[in-house]
Amino acid sequence: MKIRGFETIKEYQGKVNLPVRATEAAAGYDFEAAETIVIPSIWKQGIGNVLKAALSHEKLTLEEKLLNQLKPTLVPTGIKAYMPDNEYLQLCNRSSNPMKHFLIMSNGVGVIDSDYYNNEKNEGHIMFQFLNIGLMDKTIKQGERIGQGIFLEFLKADQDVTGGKRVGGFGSSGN
Ligand SMILES: O=c1ccn([C@H]2C[C@H](O)[C@@H](COP(=O)(O)OP(=O)(O)OP(=O)(O)O)O2)c(=O)[nH]1
Ligand SMILES: [Mg+2]
Repeated sequence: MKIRGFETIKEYQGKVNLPVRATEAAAGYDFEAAETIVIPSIWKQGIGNVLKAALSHEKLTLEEKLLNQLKPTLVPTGIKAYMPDNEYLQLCNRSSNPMKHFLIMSNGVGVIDSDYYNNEKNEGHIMFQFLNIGLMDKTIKQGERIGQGIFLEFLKADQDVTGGKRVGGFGSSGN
């Protein structure tokens, strides 16, 4: 019987490992990067963008030119997760990521809702979003462990109201 677990996204069949817990008592399932990807240093990205904006001839204010220039990088995992509808999967950073690689999760923790699984937009593809606060760009290699996912239960309020069915992720339910 299926209760909660992981499956591979179609596009990544045969290319990624399902998450595993590193030790017998580990709470988190470790996720690997599905692709080799560069997380640019925010400082290099920032200074580069200030220079680009200063030198560009577009008729915009500097503020407009700089808007949306520092973006977190989405790291694909090639994994989707299914679970009962009173549970979610909490994505957390690895403790070693900031210390060794200056990588922080830009959203603090990630919340993977049960209705994200197999959604029509991206099949429920789980992504980690990172900012690199180090001075150098960081390359994450395919197969490198990037973060962990913990299954948790949540409670509902007496005044529980919902907006209906999920169609995607990352802002799909509106502003
Ligand atoms: O780090 C994350 C955070 C979220 N998600 C996916 C799963 C989650 O179910 C969906 C929506 O996340 P959330 O509700 O936190 O973001 P939102 O900005 O409110 O988007 P939406 O409007 O789609 O709910 O995006 C990830 O893959 N990684
Ligand atoms: Mg949401």
